[in-house]
Amino acid sequence: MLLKQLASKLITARLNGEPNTECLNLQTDSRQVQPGDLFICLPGHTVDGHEYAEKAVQAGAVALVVERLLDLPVPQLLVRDSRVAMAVLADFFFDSPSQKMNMIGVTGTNGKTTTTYLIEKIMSDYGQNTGLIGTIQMRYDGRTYPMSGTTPEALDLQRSLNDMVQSGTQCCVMEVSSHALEQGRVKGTEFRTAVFTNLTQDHLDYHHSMEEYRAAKGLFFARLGNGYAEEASKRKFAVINADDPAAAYFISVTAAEVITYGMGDNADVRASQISITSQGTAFHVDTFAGSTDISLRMVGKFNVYNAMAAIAAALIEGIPLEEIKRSLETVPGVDGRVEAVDEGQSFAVIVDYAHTPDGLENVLRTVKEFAEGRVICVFGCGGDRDRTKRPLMGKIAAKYSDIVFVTSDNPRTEDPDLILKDIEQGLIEESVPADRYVMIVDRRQAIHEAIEMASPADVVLIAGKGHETYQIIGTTKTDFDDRIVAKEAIRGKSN
Ligand SMILES: CC(=O)N[C@H]1[C@@H](OP(=O)(O)OP(=O)(O)OC[C@H]2O[C@@H](n3ccc(=O)[nH]c3=O)[C@H](O)[C@@H]2O)O[C@H](CO)[C@@H](O)[C@@H]1O[C@H](C)C(=O)N[C@@H](C)C(=O)N[C@H](CCC(=O)O)C(=O)O
Ligand SMILES: Nc1ncnc2c1ncn2[C@@H]1O[C@H](COP(=O)(O)OP(=O)(O)OP(=O)(O)O)[C@@H](O)[C@H]1O
Ligand SMILES: N[C@H](CCC[C@H](N)C(=O)O)C(=O)O
Ligand SMILES: [Mg+2]
Repeated sequence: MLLKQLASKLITARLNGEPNTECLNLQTDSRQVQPGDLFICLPGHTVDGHEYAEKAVQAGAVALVVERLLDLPVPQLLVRDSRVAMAVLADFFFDSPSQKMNMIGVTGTNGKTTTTYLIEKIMSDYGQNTGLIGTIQMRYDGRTYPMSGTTPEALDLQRSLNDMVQSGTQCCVMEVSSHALEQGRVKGTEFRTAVFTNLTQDHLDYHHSMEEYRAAKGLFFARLGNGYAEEASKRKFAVINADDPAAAYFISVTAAEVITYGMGDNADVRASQISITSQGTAFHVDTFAGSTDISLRMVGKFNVYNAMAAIAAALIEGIPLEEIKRSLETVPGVDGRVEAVDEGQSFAVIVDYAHTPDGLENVLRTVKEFAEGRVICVFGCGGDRDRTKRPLMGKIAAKYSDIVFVTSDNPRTEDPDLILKDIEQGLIEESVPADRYVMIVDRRQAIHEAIEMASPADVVLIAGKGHETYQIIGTTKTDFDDRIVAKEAIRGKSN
């Protein structure tokens, strides 16, 4: 594609240099540049991409997108905001792939991965070639790709969406994180449906306050578009959890048609008669398209919310409620979400991805509901992330568990001992006696000791890492899987 064609997408951009420069591809990382690439200089959080432009040119970049002109011998497209430019140019370069698929996005503090899995299952059972993008993986057309985060950068996203289109994908369901919204990673992506799960504390290191965090999520609904467009395929839908205090805000900022779900009488999709066992969760659901009873193989009241969100998104697609029910009832669960580790032992071991105060409270409440013995909780908090959630999670663990093992969960570049101490603050505030909690920096040792002390009918909950297969200490990532370590510990248990 010619540089002038790309430039034409940005009315205020100034093109310095040869307009007919042929750009073979777009790139934001100098280390990945191939001859013929257009290199986009992003001012990052740690380094400034403009500093790497020279390296990019040496590697064969034929033109640059910049926020300030550089003294380099290649054409440059001067823009106000290169992140925004990247999103716009990537959408254009890859021929607006999101407009060729039915895009369903899910945002919220907790439940995004779970909800996207449920929607993917319903859509594909109904015969739609469906792609999925989120925390655990990206998958479509029978292929899976690992993910380094939840929502890809705009350039990677548009490239992947284009590949989905090329391989015949009709529907794409993806997680949209608040970081992604704040950084414009989904700018240029046209969604048909935006789903909101819930808003509780997380990421205050990045968003500073709950208001800012809510505003970041609000961008998704504000940018969604017209819910009442003449052409049916252009109509936009906002699926909102009516039981969440932030619901009114999201409803107020969107021009899309709103469909609510919740336990209250006024929700468009309403669940009632909920019964939870250690094997699953049953509920009755009333919707604008009929009523039915559903038995999930997934445990926890919060999964009723995730299921309702998926039901609403699927009803928008015109999928009959009975088909939705059939799909939901066959979902075995999501990798690392309330996942039982079963080596035939006399006590339960559950691995879960709860890494926020609300997530931990939800999963502990659920566990407590069916635990016949004690609840033993092993958890930690990520380093270089929201510090203020640590004592809150300590309090919650103390409140709902009989024994707490405080340990490491990706300490990253922070001192692991200090992270544990931040968590301990919450246990101290909750006046937990010293014999009811143990602080062990080494996660493997913590899991081994928790399982060693388990008696028949106890439940050991190992929270925070779920599907993760690594532990990040400093900047080194080493193999670590809670499920494998738990199995090891069960097999080696002395009693
Ligand atoms: C805070 C944040 O979101 N940071 C993201 C951001 O990094 P950054 O701004 O620090 O980038 P940088 O390292 O300063 O680099 C700036 C530019 O210089 C370029 N560069 C850099 C070095 C070099 O040699 N050559 C070069 O060209 C880089 O390619 C980049 O274009 O851009 C990077 C490249 O796309 C991302 O990998 C990185 O995510 C980091 C790793 C991250 O941890 N992000 C988390 C917080 C995140 O986004 N999480 C959410 C999930 C949250 C949830 O689940 O709720 C997510 O959606 O993943
Ligand atoms: N609807 C919900 N409400 C509250 N907690 C939930 C909900 N769904 C799941 N959880 C809890 O949160 C954890 C994470 O769930 P899930 O991975 O689906 O969320 P996510 O929003 O994708 O998280 P992330 O932001 O890390 O990608 C689960 O392991 C469970 O403990
Ligand atoms: N998406 C979340 C994942 C947290 C998982 C936990 N294991 C950690 O590393 O803190 C985040 O980036 O905050
Ligand atoms: Mg997720």
